[in-house]
Amino acid sequence: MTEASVAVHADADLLAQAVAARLVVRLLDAQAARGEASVVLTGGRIAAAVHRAVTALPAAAAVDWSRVDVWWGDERFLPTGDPERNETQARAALLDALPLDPARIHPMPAADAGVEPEEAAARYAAELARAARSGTAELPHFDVLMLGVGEDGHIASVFPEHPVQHESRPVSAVRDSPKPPPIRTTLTLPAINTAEEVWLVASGAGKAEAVGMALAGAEPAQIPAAGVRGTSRTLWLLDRAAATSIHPR
Ligand SMILES: O=C(O)[C@H](O)[C@@H](O)[C@H](O)[C@H](O)COP(=O)(O)O
Repeated sequence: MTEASVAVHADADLLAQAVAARLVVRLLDAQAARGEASVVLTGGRIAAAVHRAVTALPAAAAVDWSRVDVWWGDERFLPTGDPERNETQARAALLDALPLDPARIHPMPAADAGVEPEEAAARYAAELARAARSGTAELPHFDVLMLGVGEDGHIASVFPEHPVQHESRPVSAVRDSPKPPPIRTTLTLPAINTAEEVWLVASGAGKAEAVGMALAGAEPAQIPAAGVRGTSRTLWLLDRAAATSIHPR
């Protein structure tokens, strides 16, 4: 397992700017190495701030956006276009402003697709498998996967003490989510942990305890954020308020 590293920024705005700059560089590096890049987005307030910050960066124009695959780590199971969907937020704040290839934007199915969330999860797993390079792999390569962190330590829609924690398939439906809306779909921990780099982004004093516990090695069943690792890098990106409960081990 890779050791996690931590970067702390003065406030939420600087955090979002710094994550946006890192993201642009990460995508440029991936494209330099393999001609294309992939990113896994998340939902929530800090993600929205990062999305807005990317579009304001002049260096974002250096990315060949037509060769970037966009995936989601989780989705709120709501109809297409619902303002609470992570997809809707990401499109409005980021994707609509970039010259992306629509075929490389991979939203999780919406609630108006006419299927139950379990089938929606299976469909997303099939889409991921189709994008995988090798015929046997379940998942494509993820250059960077970003996660927000809940006050209870959840990441994506993997919640503490929830059955989704034990799911070994790459994508799962989630019912009874403690954070609204109650029905969601999510990448599971084993799928998240295939990403080359995993970035956990957290802002505000409300996150401090969960961040501190995760970095102190809490049980993932209790603090799911403690159970995520990138294959080459795990990076915690925090503002000062979210970093106040980190104690040296
Ligand atoms: O769909 C969602 O709600 C998320 O993907 C969720 O995991 C989110 O990232 C965290 O709850 C942090 O959200 P905030 O940044 O708004 O606190």
